[in-house]
Amino acid sequence: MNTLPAGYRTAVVPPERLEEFRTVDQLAFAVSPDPEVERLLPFPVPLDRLMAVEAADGRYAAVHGSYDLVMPVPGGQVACAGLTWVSVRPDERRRGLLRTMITTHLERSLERGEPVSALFAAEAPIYGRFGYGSAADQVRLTVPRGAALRPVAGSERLTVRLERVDPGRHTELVEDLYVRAGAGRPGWTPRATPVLRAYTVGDPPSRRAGFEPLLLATVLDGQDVRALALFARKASWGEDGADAVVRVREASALDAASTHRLWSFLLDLDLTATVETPPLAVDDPLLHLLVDLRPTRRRLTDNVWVRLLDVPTALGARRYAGPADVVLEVTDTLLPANAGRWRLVVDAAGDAEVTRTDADAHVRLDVRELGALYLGGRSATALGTAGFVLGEGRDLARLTTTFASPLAPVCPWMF
Ligand SMILES: CC(=O)SCCNC(=O)CCNC(=O)[C@H](O)C(C)(C)COP(=O)(O)OP(=O)(O)OC[C@H]1O[C@@H](n2cnc3c(N)ncnc32)[C@H](O)[C@@H]1OP(=O)(O)O
Repeated sequence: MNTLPAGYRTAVVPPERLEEFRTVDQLAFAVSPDPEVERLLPFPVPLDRLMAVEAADGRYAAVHGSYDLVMPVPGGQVACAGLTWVSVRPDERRRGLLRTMITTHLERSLERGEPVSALFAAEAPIYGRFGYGSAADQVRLTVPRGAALRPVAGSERLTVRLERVDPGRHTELVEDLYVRAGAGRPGWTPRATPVLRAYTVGDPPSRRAGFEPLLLATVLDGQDVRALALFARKASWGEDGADAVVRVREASALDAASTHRLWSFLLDLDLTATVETPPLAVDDPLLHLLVDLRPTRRRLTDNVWVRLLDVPTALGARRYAGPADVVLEVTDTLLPANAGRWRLVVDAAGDAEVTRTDADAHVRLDVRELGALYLGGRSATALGTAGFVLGEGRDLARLTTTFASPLAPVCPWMF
């Protein structure tokens, strides 16, 4: 759908216009150009995945791009276009530029064979209208220093090593542990390129906001790294003494004992008062380890939003919990090929076959709700009580069970 003003057009972005692309983004997000940051952290989006809207006079009025991601889904993984850098110049807002860019993004992603798109929403109300569903929540904790953890066997014999982050030595270690720590968790998407991995450990001084240079804590079983955290402290002295903040950028652990050891270390650093966690899944082990959650501040927000671009391929890319035979009637105003009735047959192993059908629908829902359910972190019954998934209670309950994931989805880094 083209909703552009007269004379505007969609255009690919040649390398020589990257600076102009970045300028639109800086204007939209109120970000200052910073040559030092740009030197340390090169532009992360593949150039052949950038698009712009050119105004009638040829300058860029709006831009977007996408990452080439592989997103873990229950029991599998799926090629995923990670929509990003969506920016419309403030003087070009609300003239339909985003709507056209989304149409372009959906079409190009499908042409590349990506059955799913995902994003982090700068503002929550924007993307539902385009069929993106809020598929996961995240929680950030602010934990008082010294908060007690329930004991976990084997934790005490593990050791902790602390050092400054050295991107040359640590980037791949951090990514490797991140991927292994998230095994079995939907949404836990690998940083697909060296540049994205550089962002994980990147630490430009101008972005530190008073915090010390980034530190790496590794939890070791002998020489074997079992857990790690990237974090920094901001020293501060209040009326009652030292009250530094510990800000944890990333925490990955391979098992319960190393999780316990890692957080025991982070929660008891001298001269600190509070510890801020990175975005955690709503069932993260730290929430179970803390003896008393009440003094911990918890901030729950939406995490990743998912859009099914090719419904049968996307539904066939994941596994399901238990056998099912259910007919879904889907609406999709932007991608009509998804609309209509689909029969989802799940065998005893959890593998699905998805075919067109004329049979009566058990459940009726928009592609937005299907995207919300896709990672296994939402309940069809709950969405039904809110009026967004329609069907008999027993059919919604069956769909809820079939789509459920044992671990709550989350993507702990923002793309
Ligand atoms: C995945 C990411 O990259 S998220 C980053 C998004 N970017 C930003 O937040 C940067 C600052 N903001 C902007 O660049 C722009 O205002 C955008 C991208 C949010 C919106 O672009 P626009 O060109 O103004 O959107 P457009 O005119 O196509 O609007 C499409 C619809 O979305 C609605 N809409 C757009 N922005 C918002 C918003 N922030 N909140 C609620 N609704 C919105 C419009 O009202 C319109 O609604 P309609 O379908 O009922 O008519």
